[in-house]
Amino acid sequence: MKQIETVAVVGLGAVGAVVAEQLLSVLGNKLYCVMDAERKARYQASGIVINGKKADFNFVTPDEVPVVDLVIFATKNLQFNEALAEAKNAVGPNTALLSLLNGVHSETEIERVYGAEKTLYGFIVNLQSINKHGNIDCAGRGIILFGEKDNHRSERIEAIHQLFETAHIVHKIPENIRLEMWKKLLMNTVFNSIGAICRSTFAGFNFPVMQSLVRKIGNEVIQVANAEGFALTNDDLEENLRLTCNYTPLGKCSMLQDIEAGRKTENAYFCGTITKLGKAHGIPTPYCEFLGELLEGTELARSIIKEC
Ligand SMILES: NC(=O)C1=CN([C@@H]2O[C@H](COP(=O)(O)OP(=O)(O)OC[C@H]3O[C@@H](n4cnc5c(N)ncnc54)[C@H](OP(=O)(O)O)[C@@H]3O)[C@@H](O)[C@H]2O)C=CC1
Ligand SMILES: CC(C)(CO)C(=O)C(=O)O
Repeated sequence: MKQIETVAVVGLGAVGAVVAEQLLSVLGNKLYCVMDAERKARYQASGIVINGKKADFNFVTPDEVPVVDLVIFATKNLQFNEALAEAKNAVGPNTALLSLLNGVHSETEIERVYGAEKTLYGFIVNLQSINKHGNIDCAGRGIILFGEKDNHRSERIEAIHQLFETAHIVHKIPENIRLEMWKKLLMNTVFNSIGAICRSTFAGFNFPVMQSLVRKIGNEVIQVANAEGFALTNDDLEENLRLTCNYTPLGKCSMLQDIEAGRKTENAYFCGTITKLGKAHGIPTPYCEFLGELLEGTELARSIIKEC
C-alpha cells in the first residue's frame, strides 16, 4: 500500500466527525461515511455541524460503499457489532482497519470478524469534543495513536502517517501501541467510572477522598494489566492523576456526560473488562467490581424512572 486514496468512517460522533472533517479536505468524495439508511436520511436532512459549520460529508449506506484502503471505526463500544457488519463491503484483501474506540475490546472483534492481518491498533487522546445530536462542539482535535500489533513500521503504517500529515491530523506511532492502549484503559476505568458515579468534574479529583478512590481502583487495573503482560506502574497512575487534576476544573469525563444525557455508558468495557480479566487471572478486583455494579445499578434504576 503506497498511498491511502479511499477511506470509510463508521460513526460520526464526537470522535468520528472531527477526524472525518479533517480527512474530507484531502479526500473529498473518496471519504465515505458509512451508516444505515435511517441515519443517512436523518443526517442528509439535518447535516453534521462541527463548530457551527455544516460538513459536506459523503453519506453512504453499507450497500453503497466500495472497497477502500482504510476503514476507521468511531462508534461507541455498545454499537460496535453493528458498525463492524456495516463495513463489510468496504473491506477488500488489502484494506486496513483502525478502531478509535476506547477500551481493548474492539481490536479483538475486528480480528475475529475480518482477520488479524487487516487489523491495526489505535485510539485517540486529548480530544475535547462534545456531541449534541450531530451538533459537535470541538475545542481540541486530539491526537491519534496507532500502530501494528507487533509495532513494526509497515508500509501501511507509513501510508496512514502520510495521509494524516496531509490532513493535519495530529498523530503518533508509539513504540508499543498496546501498552499505550492499556494506559488509556487505566485512565478510563479510574477517572470515567469515579467521575460518573460521584457526578464529579475534573476539579473533584483534587480532594483526598477522590484520590483514595483513584488509587484503590487504579491499583487493581495495574495488577490486571501486568498479568496481561503490560508493564503499567504506579507512576503511570500518579501521572494520570496529576494530568486530570490539571484539566479544566468544570470539565466532565465522557462517562459522566453519558450519565447526565441518559445514555448507556461504556462501563462494561472499563470496570467490566478489568473484573472479567481479573477473574481469568485469579486476581481479586473488588473495588472495580463494586464500582462497575454501582454504575450498572445507576443505569438500570434510571431506566425505570424513564419508563414510568
Ligand atoms: N468523546 C470523547 O471525548 C472521546 C471518546 N472516545 C471514545 O471514542 C468512541 C466514540 O465516542 P464518541 O465519538 O464520543 O461517541 P458518540 O456517541 O458521540 O458518537 C458515536 C457515533 O456513532 C454513530 N453510530 C452508532 N451506531 C452506528 C452505526 N451502526 N452505523 C453508523 N454510525 C453509528 C452515532 O450515531 P447517532 O448519534 O446517529 O446514533 C454517533 O454519531 C468511544 O469508544 C469513546 O469512549 C475516546 C476519546 C475521547
Ligand atoms: C476523562 C478522560 C480524558 C480520561 O478518562 C477521557 O478519556 C474521557 O472523558 O473519556
